[in-house]
Amino acid sequence: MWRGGATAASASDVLRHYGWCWELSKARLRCTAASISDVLRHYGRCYWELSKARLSALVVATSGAGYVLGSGSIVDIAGLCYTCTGTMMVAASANTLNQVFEIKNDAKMRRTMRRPLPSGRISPVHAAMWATSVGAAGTTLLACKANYLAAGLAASNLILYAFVYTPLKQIHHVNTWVGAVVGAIPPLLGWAAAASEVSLNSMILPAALYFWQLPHFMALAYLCRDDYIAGGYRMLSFADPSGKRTAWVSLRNCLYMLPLGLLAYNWGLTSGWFSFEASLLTTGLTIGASSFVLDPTHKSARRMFHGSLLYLPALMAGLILHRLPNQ
Ligand SMILES: CC(C)=CCC/C(C)=C/CC/C(C)=C/COP(=O)(O)OP(=O)(O)O
Repeated sequence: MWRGGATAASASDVLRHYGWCWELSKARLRCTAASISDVLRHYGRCYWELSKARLSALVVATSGAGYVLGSGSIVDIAGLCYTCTGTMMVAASANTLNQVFEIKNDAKMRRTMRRPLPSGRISPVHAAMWATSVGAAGTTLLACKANYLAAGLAASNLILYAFVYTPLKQIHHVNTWVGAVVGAIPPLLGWAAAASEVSLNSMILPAALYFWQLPHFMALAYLCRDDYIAGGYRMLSFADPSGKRTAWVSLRNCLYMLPLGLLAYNWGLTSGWFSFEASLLTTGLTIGASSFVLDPTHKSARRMFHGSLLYLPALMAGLILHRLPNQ
């Protein structure tokens, strides 16, 4: 009896012991899973911010629009997806490199001081490794699934943005014009991916993007003038406290956009409806830029900036809607 009782007691001790061990391992596993998911969430967020995901999404939209415009009557959806993914990856890489090179400057600006690098949430080496791997993967994807022309344009644009535009920001205000070229290349890249060549009518959207960026970035440079000066950046607004020159540059580039709608029609890229819509949109933006010239204040700059944000998606939608398939 006694022996049997002892055996039963120790068996239940053993069971209890292993029960505890099991609970402990489950708790440990839960802890490990929680810390893995915390780490993944942390770095996922850092990669997202380093890639300037919203800006990259806009870049992808312009590249996708270029792809559709450069396609024949049937748009190859798989090709479009590969092109957008490749563009997104190379743009993410370019944006990360831009931040790796600007850690000290970004730390001095209110607008950028909370970014992952100046706030110390990720190391520069880690960010550089992310930029290298995502950039190489995106270029390879474009080379394999689109063509070498598209891959070459993406890689050259990355170099122009990270190694020419980025250092130039601290040297001379001509940087904004170089940056406008960078922003104009993605639709050309999209067209090249679809058509395997670039032609005169492939230039309409890149030209629109080039001219559009000047009022857009001039308004931003004027509104964030003090922040840019604190960060050590030489925007045009730095040498132009009255805002007069900044406003004139904006107006001049709006005027350059006026003939683009008509050219798109003349070159057989779109129907006449697009010329009409583009003229209306550009006139609206030109009126915004004119009031910035007449009254260079934060209020008029902000109005022009918001107008530019509406202008681009509306123009691209019009181009796609009224496009005539590339022969
Ligand atoms: C395919 C490929 C490589 C595309 C790249 C497209 C790209 C990165 C466009 C951005 C253009 C531009 C001038 C942004 C402003 O940068 P900023 O340095 O003035 O911005 P910040 O002050 O917010 O850092």
